[in-house]
Amino acid sequence: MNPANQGSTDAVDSDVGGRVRIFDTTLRDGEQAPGFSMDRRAKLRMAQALEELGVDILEAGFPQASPDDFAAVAEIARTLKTPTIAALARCQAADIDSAGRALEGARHSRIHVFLSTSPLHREHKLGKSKQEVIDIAATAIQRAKALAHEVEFSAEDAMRTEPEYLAEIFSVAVEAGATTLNAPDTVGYVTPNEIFDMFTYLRAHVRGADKVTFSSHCHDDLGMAVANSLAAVAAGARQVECTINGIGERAGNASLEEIVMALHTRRPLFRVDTGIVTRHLFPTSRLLAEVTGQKVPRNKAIVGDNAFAHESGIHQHGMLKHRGTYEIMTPQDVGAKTSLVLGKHSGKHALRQRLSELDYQLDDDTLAVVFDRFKVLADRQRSVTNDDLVALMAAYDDETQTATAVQS
Ligand SMILES: CC(=O)SCCNC(=O)CCNC(=O)[C@H](O)C(C)(C)COP(=O)(O)OP(=O)(O)OC[C@H]1O[C@@H](n2cnc3c(N)ncnc32)[C@H](O)[C@@H]1OP(=O)(O)O
Ligand SMILES: CC(C)C(=O)C(=O)O
Repeated sequence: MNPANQGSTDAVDSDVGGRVRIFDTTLRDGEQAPGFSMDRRAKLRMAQALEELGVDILEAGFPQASPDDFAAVAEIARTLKTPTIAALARCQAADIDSAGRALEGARHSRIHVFLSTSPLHREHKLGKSKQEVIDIAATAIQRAKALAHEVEFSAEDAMRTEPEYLAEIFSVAVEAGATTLNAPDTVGYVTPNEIFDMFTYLRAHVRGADKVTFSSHCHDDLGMAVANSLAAVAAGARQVECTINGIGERAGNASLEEIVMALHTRRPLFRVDTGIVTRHLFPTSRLLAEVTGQKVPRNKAIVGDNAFAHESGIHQHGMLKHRGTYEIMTPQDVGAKTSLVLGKHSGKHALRQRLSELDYQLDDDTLAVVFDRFKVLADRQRSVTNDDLVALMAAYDDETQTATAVQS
């Protein structure tokens, strides 16, 4: 059943359920984006935070890319205890051997080999026939199997690949020893309906499908990476590849925090769990911003400064009565805080509440006068702080006392 046709509280599919594994690729695909490179020390700090966050698989890097990336993967592999540590490799012996060496110290290791399967990539990038691509993948998977606890195979540009051919190469990958089959939307091209159909097709046609985990890896070129990942889950994918703050090639990867909180907040719809400790989402997002020097946009879902901030009077009034009026999850769930920001869109209810927190109890007439002055101030500046309010009240008190003194 296609999720696009669902009522909001219906279950997605009768055979869904269980646990979705979160494969974090912040330190590999995430850092491939211009401006997001991380050195070995930054990667280790992030890896430790991702372990606390509870990711199941942590892709630490691409060891063949550079000596520092090799060292980062090796150090993360030696240091971390809980997640499976993955390293990326092309279907080339040198890449696979280098990934195997970097992962030697890991408690649980995974070599992630990838090869393009779409007609465009086969012809223009690799210059290989369909059968040659299948043979190269099988040889690479067999080599990787001897060097790590498990092997994942990714069919690069899977979503623009002929479904029958994709099912065939995945079937050969299973025979060669891959236990995770990743069908990436490498260029962020598909829609939720299409990816749902592709995963449904693959689960029905790959030989040995019941023995392996299907994985999604979506890019955000058309802004659909999270929606597409969720559609893949609805179609039975049980691993989702994603990154903190949605960083990654071009417009980015699917955002980890958005996928996790969508599955969590809409659990009756998806009926799956993750192992993510959600209250670590906000601090992990901020750590990434710190180590990369790239700020999180204010309006970013889940972790942006505005994700739980309310400035509009009508919303603030609702929030003061019942937070569910304008928040679908609690900020505490993700390790953030609600803030009622005072600005030109705020109303008397929020102003009275803030003044009372600052120990000013005003009758309605006084509040009306102070409110008019507050609006004039708010028109001049973006937001009105507690210090601004204290100054405004002091000026108001001075004026009223002077007026009283003059009268007497
Ligand atoms: C969809 C993705 O995100 S894939 C991951 C992309 N990430 C990166 O590329 C980051 C790290 N990359 C690097 O540091 C470098 O590209 C390296 C070290 C891996 C390779 O560098 P170079 O050897 O100079 O090759 P270069 O990057 O210029 O070209 C890619 C080569 O890999 C080949 N190739 C590409 N993908 C694959 C693959 N999955 N399996 C085997 N070969 C591949 C290309 O055909 C090309 O081969 P050629 O040199 O024989 O023409
Ligand atoms: C290597 C693969 C998984 C990838 O990053 C992509 O296809 O986007």
